[in-house]
This record gives sequence, structure tokens and C-alpha cells, in this order.
Amino acid sequence: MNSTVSIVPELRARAADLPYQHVANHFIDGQWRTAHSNERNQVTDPATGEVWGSVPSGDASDVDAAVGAARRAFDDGKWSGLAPSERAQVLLRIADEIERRADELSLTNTRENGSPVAESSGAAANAAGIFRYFASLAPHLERDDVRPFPNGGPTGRSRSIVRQDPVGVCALIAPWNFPINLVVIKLAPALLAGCTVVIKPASPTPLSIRFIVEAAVAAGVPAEVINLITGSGRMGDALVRHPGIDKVAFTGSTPVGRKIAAAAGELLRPVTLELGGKSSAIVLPDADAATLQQRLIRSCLRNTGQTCYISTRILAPESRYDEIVDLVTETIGQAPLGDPFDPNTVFGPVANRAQYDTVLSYLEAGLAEGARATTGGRPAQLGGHLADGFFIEPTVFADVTPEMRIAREEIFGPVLTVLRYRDVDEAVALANNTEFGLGGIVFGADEDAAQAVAERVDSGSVGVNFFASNHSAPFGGRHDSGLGVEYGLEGLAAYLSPKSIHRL
Ligand SMILES: NC(=O)c1ccc[n+]([C@@H]2O[C@H](COP(=O)([O-])OP(=O)(O)OC[C@H]3O[C@@H](n4cnc5c(N)ncnc54)[C@H](O)[C@@H]3O)[C@@H](O)[C@H]2O)c1
Repeated sequence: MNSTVSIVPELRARAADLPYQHVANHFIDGQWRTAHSNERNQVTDPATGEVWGSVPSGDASDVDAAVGAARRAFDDGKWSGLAPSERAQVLLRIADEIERRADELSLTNTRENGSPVAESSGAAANAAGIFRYFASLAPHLERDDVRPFPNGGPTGRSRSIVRQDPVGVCALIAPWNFPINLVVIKLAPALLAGCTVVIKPASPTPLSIRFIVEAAVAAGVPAEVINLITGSGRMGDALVRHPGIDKVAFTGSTPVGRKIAAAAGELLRPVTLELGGKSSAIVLPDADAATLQQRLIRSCLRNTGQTCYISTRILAPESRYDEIVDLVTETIGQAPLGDPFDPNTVFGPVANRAQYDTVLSYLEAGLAEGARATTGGRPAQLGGHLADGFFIEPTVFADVTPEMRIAREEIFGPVLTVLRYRDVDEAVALANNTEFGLGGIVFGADEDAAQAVAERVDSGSVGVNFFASNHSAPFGGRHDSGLGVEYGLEGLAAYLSPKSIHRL
């Protein structure tokens, strides 16, 4: 038995020994509390199919209690009344606390959504980095921003003092694919701004975020400032519509994002919506094959294809189509699929049963539409303890045409499509022929020429020969991929309410 295989049972045993698995209540008003109803949602290990925990399935009464606590905590000013630099000190301590508990975080993440440990072990460092980055923005909130009136106003020296108030009580709603970081990217700026929050993780992944809540309280955030409730979309809807909520920050699917936008429109409540995507990797005629091969999985199928911005449509020039299909097929076909606790695993299970069924339905649709599976195309039959896991063979579809569903719709699983183009104008047109506008990547040996193509892609972020989110650069989607941005100063602004005080 080699060393990486023998570590799997050890990591699984460590994950099974962690606290929380059955101590699963809401966190409201500074206490872990039982829920209003007795209903619970099960938490399933997607690699084994084993049910290993359960959390309350909250209802409107739990929402009311959590929002009430967050409202009182906001109004008492214990947090919002601190200087931004004082709040930033707490954020730095949260980052330290997260790093101290990195192992627990990553093991829980892997057990609840099947992210390979190689992926989830980066989650703690990334979360800590986000807290540190936002802490570094405190000086932007402390400077008095004085703006003169044009022509001096009534006195000739009249001016406005622009202050940045916290927006208030925020609902932070997250999906299951990155259950830690998609909360942290909301929580860190909300806390720096002085807001209080109610967090609602996705039903399949309610556990790893508890470590972040504990880390924040241990670091000195007054406990009532952060409230955590678990439940279904129905509870999420009650949260969004609660009169005590001042802002909604949501990451999830486009259909749910539309519902939230409609509710927020009725209530005239600000929202940030980070939604679905169907991004393209444009492989330019001069692209370097080795670079494409090296970056392919991270850029196009990260986290077993369950990442919003990845470029799952590969656009290959006619002249190199067969070569690119072969390269992609070989790279995807050879990447290890297996137990996500194995550090060698590149592709783990799909994160839950519902998503597994969705991805399989797309495999059927692709074959029925006439695409050619050059690798994969079926559920994967793994034996032993993985026999009941939600594994799907990583799949590459060639001979894909733009009107096929697999070329247009977000699949959110380990499935790539390869389309052909005749010239760069057609590649850009194909990349932009989608209702989404989230990510994208351009592979090309001449980086300036590749950037010129990237500038023509109609989406919120595009990479040149690589793609990664950068804490200091805004990230968000255009069109059906969302409203507003996270990360950067722009992401902080989403939790602020500017106020102008005019002085003679
Ligand atoms: N743009 C981004 O930054 C980004 C990042 C990650 C994932 N995503 C998207 O997330 C989706 C996958 O996640 P998912 O299946 O968990 O999404 P989802 O929309 O089904 O659920 C997301 C969250 O919203 C809650 N919810 C469901 N109905 C609700 C309602 N009516 N009101 C309020 N909350 C409600 C869910 O319980 C969950 O917590 C994909 O479409 C993916 O592209 C986007």
C-alpha cells in the first residue's frame, strides 16, 4: 500500500472524530440553540453515501429570532460603534484563529461536499487571506472624505463630508460548492463595515461554516453580531423577506437569484447576487499546448466542475481541433478520480444526490443531441467504501455545436464541451453567445494579443492563460450571472451606506 492510500483511512477517522457532527443547533444571540421545529436535514458524505450528521431545518420563527438578535446587536452599537481600525484588529485575529483550525475546516468541508482535500486544504488559507485583506481596507473607512461644492457653494467654502455608515443587518446566503469561502467573502467586508449578520448555508453543507462562526467569536466579535441558521430554500425566502433585513448577499443559482431580486425589488432592499455561469476557454491558434494542459483542470473543471466561473466550453480553432480534443481527453481521462480524502485525488464525487442526477441528465442530453464522448460519459462504478458515492466519470464531449443544451446550460459537474471556430471573431461571438457573463479564459502565446481578445469577452472577469480570483479585484457577473460584485474595495462598498453631511 502506498503512503497516500494509507493516509485516507486516517483522514477519514480524523474527520469522523471532529466535534459538531451531531451538536448541530442554530447559533442565535450568542448561543447554540435548539430550533423551533423538530425537523432536521441530514448531512451526507457524497463519497460514501453515509449520513453522518443532521442539522435543524429552520422555519420562519428561527428566522425571526436570528434577525431580531442581529437587529438588537446592530442597534446597540457595540460593534458598529467601534472604530474601523478596531474592527480590523478583530478581523486579523479571526484570520489567525482560522489558520489554527485549518485542519478541522478542511476535513469537514471534504466530508460534507466531497471537495478533494487538495482543494479544501486551501480553503482555510484563502478564508484567512480574505479577512486579512479586508482588515487592510480599514483606513479607507477612517479618512474624512471632504468634497467642496462646485463654485464654493453659498459661502464659497461650503463642503460635504462623506461618511460610510454600515448598511445594517445583512442576510448572507450561500450555496454548497464552496461552503466556507462563499460565506467568508460576504462576512469579512460586512464585519469590517460594522454590519451584523444572519448566515444561511446551503442545506447539504451546513457544518464547516460553524468553525468560522466560532473563530469570529473567539477572536472578539460580540457573539450576537453573527447568527447562523440552517434550513431549506423556504427558510431562505423567509429570511430575504424579513422586515428586519437591510441587505441581502446571495450566491447561488440564477433561478433563485431572480426570485430574490424580485423580493428585494418589492421591498426596495439592496442585493448582491453572484449567480450561475457558462464561461468559455478560447484557445487561440498560437496557444501553447503545455500551458493549456497544465492549467486545464484548474481553469475548466476546478472542484469536480462545481465552480461558478470555470470555462467548461473550450473553443478550439478548426486547424487544431483534433489536437485539442486529444489533449483535453487525455488530461481529463488520466486525472485520478476517487476518495476525496486521498491527497492524489483530482476529481471527487459530485457534492450531493440532486446534483448527481442533474449531471447524469446532461450526459444523456449530450449523447442524444449527437455530441461524442471522447472520455467518460457515465456514472463511475467505484468499489469498496465508495460504492454508494455520487461519482461520475469526468467527461469530454467533442463535436459539440452551439445550440446543444450542453453548450448553453450550466451543468455544474465534471463535463467539458469542445466546440470549433473558424476565426477569432467567431470565437469571441461564440463566447458571448450566452445569457451568462461570469468568467472566461484566453489561452495564447502572445499575451498582449490574448488580452486584446479577453477585453472583447462580455463577462465580469477573464483570465489570460490562467484564472484565479484576486481578493483585491472585483468579482461579479454580468447579465444572468448576477448583480454587483464581491472582493476589492467595490465588494466592501456593498456593505456601506454613504451619507453626506453638508457644511457651510
Ligand atoms: N457567481 C458566483 O460567485 C457563484 C459561486 C458559486 C456558486 N454559484 C452558483 O450556485 C449554484 C449552485 O449552488 P446551489 O445549487 O446551492 O444554488 P441554489 O440557488 O439552489 O441555493 C443557494 C442557496 O439559496 C438558498 N435558497 C434556495 N431558494 C431560496 C429562496 N427562494 N430564497 C432565499 N434563499 C434560497 C439555498 O437553500 C442555498 O442556501 C450554481 O448555479 C453556481 O453557478 C455562483
